[in-house]
Amino acid sequence: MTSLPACVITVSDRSFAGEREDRGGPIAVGLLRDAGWHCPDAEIIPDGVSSVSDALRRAAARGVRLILTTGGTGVGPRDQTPEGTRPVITREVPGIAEELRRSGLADTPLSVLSRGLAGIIDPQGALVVNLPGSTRAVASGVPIVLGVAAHIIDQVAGGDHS
Ligand SMILES: Nc1ncnc2c1ncn2[C@@H]1O[C@H](COP(=O)(O)OP(=O)(O)OP(=O)(O)O)[C@@H](O)[C@H]1O
Ligand SMILES: Nc1nc2c(c(=O)[nH]1)N[C@H]1C(S)=C(S)[C@@H](COP(=O)(O)O)O[C@H]1N2
Repeated sequence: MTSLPACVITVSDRSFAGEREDRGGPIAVGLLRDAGWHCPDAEIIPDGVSSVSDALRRAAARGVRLILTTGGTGVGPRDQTPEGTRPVITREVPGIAEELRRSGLADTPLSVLSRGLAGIIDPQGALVVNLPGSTRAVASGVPIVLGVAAHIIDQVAGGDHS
């Protein structure tokens, strides 16, 4: 069990506009809390490079050590979550994203369409993982992240390790 701060950022034009209930974000928040992480309700932001970059930078600046995004990883023109994540992470951890795509094949062959990234934001030592937007992807992806997150965060510099 950990008691570190985490957060969930739902990236969705439609949920941001109030046109579709965000169902993926609350699932991720619930799984994080069940595992002992301190996690506020999901923040909903619109798709877009600066929208995502700004939200990630804000979270890292306030000391969040595990940042999960959900949505905007596909190949649609508004799916820019990876482009917003790449300039913020200082070291990629590609194996996490690879495992999310591999394990997602049990849900759908479209799992390979997700371009999600995972990586570390230095010097704060925050781990960022992009999850797809679907509720199934969130429900199956968060446990995979939780299997490695505390270990990674313990290894990297930054934050308070108590
Ligand atoms: N926040 C969410 N809550 C519930 N389901 C979601 C969410 N985001 C995406 N999905 C589901 O995942 C599928 C694929 O998502 P897609 O990339 O098409 O996002 P989207 O529907 O274009 O979202 P938006 O237009 O708001 O960015 C959607 O058809 C929807 O069923
Ligand atoms: N585990 C899992 N991964 C998944 C899916 C899923 O249902 N389960 N959906 C896929 C689909 S349909 C798309 S389009 C991509 C990108 O989704 P996003 O744009 O909502 O991030 O994630 C894929 N990854």
